[in-house]
This record gives sequence, C-alpha cells and structure tokens, in this order.
Amino acid sequence: MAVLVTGGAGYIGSHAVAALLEKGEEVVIVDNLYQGHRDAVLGGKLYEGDLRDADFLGKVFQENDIDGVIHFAANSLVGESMKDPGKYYHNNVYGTLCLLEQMQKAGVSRIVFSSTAATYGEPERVPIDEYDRTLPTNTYGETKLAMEKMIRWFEVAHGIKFVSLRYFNAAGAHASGRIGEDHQPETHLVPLVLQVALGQREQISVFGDDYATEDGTCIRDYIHVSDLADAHILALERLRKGGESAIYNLGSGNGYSVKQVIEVSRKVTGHSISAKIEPRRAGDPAVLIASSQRARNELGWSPKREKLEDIVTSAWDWHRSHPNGYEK
Ligand SMILES: NC(=O)c1ccc[n+]([C@@H]2O[C@H](COP(=O)([O-])OP(=O)(O)OC[C@H]3O[C@@H](n4cnc5c(N)ncnc54)[C@H](O)[C@@H]3O)[C@@H](O)[C@H]2O)c1
Ligand SMILES: O=c1ccn([C@@H]2O[C@H](COP(=O)(O)OP(=O)(O)O[C@H]3O[C@H](CO)[C@@H](O)[C@H](O)[C@H]3O)[C@@H](O)[C@H]2O)c(=O)[nH]1
Repeated sequence: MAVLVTGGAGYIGSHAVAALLEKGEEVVIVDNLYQGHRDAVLGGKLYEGDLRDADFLGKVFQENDIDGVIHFAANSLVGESMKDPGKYYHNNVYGTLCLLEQMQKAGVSRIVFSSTAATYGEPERVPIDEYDRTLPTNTYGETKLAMEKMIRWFEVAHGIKFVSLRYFNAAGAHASGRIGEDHQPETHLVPLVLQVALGQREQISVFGDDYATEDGTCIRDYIHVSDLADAHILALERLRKGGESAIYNLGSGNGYSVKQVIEVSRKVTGHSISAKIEPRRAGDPAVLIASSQRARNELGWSPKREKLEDIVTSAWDWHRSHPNGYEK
C-alpha cells in the first residue's frame, strides 16, 4: 500500500516524503511544480500534474494502491491571498474538493491535512488551543478553514477519516542538507532574513512595529519542518489504527517577535543584517502561539528542535550550502 502525498515536492511536503521513506513507506507524490522542485523529492513516484485535473488525478488513484493521503498542495501566502482571493478559493477549496471526490471514488478513507494557525485569526488568548474561536483575518486562513470543514462533511457522508494539523510557522531544513526551503518568490521571514545575511538582499523589511506586543512587532511560533514531518507520520498511524478524526495544533509553544528573529539570525550568522520598519502587512494577526498539548497527549508528538537558535541554524546551513535554492 502507498501513501499519496499532494504537494510533496514543496517545502514541508518534501520533508514529509523524506520521513515516510525513512520509515520504509511506499510513496506516491502529486505536484504541479508551481512551487515544488523535482530535486526536493528524495524518492517515491512523482506524478507531475494538478489536483484539479480529474483525468490526471483519477489515473494516479487507479495506478497505485493508495491507503492514505497527506494533503499539502495549496497556495499559502497570507499577503498574496489578500490581493488575489479567487486564486485561493480556486486552488485550495476547489482543489481539495477534486481530491476528496477522487478519494471517495477510489475508496480511500484516510487523509492527513495541512491546516494552519491562520484559521484562528486574531486569537482571544494565547497559547491557542483547538477549541478556540476560528475567525480568520485573511483569505488564506478562510480557505483553509473551508477545506477543513469540507473534509469533515465528507467524513459524515462518506466515512473519510481525517487528522487536520494546524501548523504554526514552519522553518529550518532537513538534517541531511539535501532539502530545505526554496520558494519563488520568497515571502517568509526566516529565509528572507538569511538572504540578507548572504548578501542577496540589502535589508529585511519589518512589517509594522506598532502592534500591541512588547517590541511592537508580530509574534509567531516557529516550528522545525522535520518536527512537522514527524507529526504527519504519527497522524497517519493514528488513522491506520482506526483512531477518530481530530484537529491538532503543531507549534513549539514559544513566541518570538520579528525583531527577535532578526536578532537571533544576527547571532547565528555573524552578519549585521540591516532592517527597516515598513507599514503593516494586510491580514497579519499580532500574536500566534500554539498550545500543542493535545498533539502531545493524543499523538505522542513532541518537537525535538525547539530553540529558535537551532531552527535558524538549520535553515542557515541549507541557505549557505544552496544560495540559489535547488537551482544547479
Ligand atoms: N510554510 C508554513 O509555515 C505553513 C504553515 C502552516 C500551514 N502550511 C500549509 O502547509 C502546506 C505546505 O506548505 P509549504 O510551505 O510547503 O508550501 P509549498 O508551496 O512549498 O508547497 C506546496 C506544494 O503544493 C504544490 N501545489 C500547489 N497547488 C497544487 C495543485 N493544485 N496541484 C498539485 N500541486 C499543487 C506546489 O507546487 C508546492 O510544491 C500548505 O498547504 C500550507 O498551507 C504551511
Ligand atoms: O519580509 C517580511 C516577511 C514577514 N514579516 C513578518 O514576519 C511574520 C511571519 O511572516 P511569514 O514568514 O510570512 O509567515 P506568516 O505570514 O505568519 O504565515 C506562515 O505561517 C502561517 C501559520 O502561522 C501559515 O499558515 C502560512 O502558510 C505561513 O506562510 C509576520 O508577522 C510578517 O508580517 C516581516 O516583517 N517581513
């Protein structure tokens, strides 16, 4: 039996594929390579194509004996989603509908879903737990919440069991040095800060220093990408053992401000890293910090690389050895 990983050539997906291969799993990957990279796929069978292409996706299910799906494929940029909401509804919501329909057709009844802290919006309290209010402040989070709800209704009607993993901010790279973060264009804080350290960018823009936080900049919970990958394996195991559907936050429980991320990066890289205060970015909540107690209790998951300094060091190793990402 094989695990189908959608978006498995992308940043987090490629780390999950690596973790599945390490476990001896048979892996099938579907990616349209919009953001993904062939070289990020360390093994398994890669199908290049789009989830919204029913003939293509139907063939993938026909040709392989799939017993579970891990669904990463989506557009996931907060800023872009505020400028082009249609793109997010089309790819994320409609794409997930196409996937669920093919799963139903093929009789596949397990899905692990990449959800996000962005489903909560501006939290009423931190750390956030899974029972807290979901009121997204951006289109991206709204589409992810719609995807979660859609999956739940497919459970009610068709028995598709799910584990929805609401990740906080992924960062870092694989210990092997072979895979890491390479988005074009890059919009995430940690890789952008490291590009300044590499001399590829003049400075880092700090989006707003007038938030109600200690230093005025947004606070996020950074979690190592390989810790996220491990959680997917545990979630799949839960479903294979007949466990109930569930939603879990995945974060370290520690919050760091944008200014703190820059400061830690200065220490790790030894470079001065010039920063400039810019206006706020639309759709950004001030503080997102996870309570991952439920994942710890029920999945037996715990992050192994919790310190921001270690996460940034791991990202720095990748960016230094791959200054142009996967490009040869
Ligand atoms: N990066 C983060 O901090 C973060 C945090 C929370 C949740 N997430 C979620 O995790 C998932 C992966 O994030 P990532 O940072 O690895 O993103 P990514 O863009 O690197 O990976 C997504 C992959 O999906 C592929 N894809 C997109 N649409 C597709 C389609 N219609 N058909 C086939 N392939 C398609 C892309 O080519 C890409 O390789 C996303 O669903 C994202 O919403 C990411
Ligand atoms: O050049 C930059 C880029 C980012 N930021 C700030 O840094 C923080 C983190 O931003 P970013 O790295 O873009 O991540 P988020 O917007 O927090 O979103 C990430 O984390 C979410 C979960 O919290 C996921 O759902 C998203 O997919 C993922 O992109 C935010 O406060 C941004 O405003 C800057 O100040 N300058």
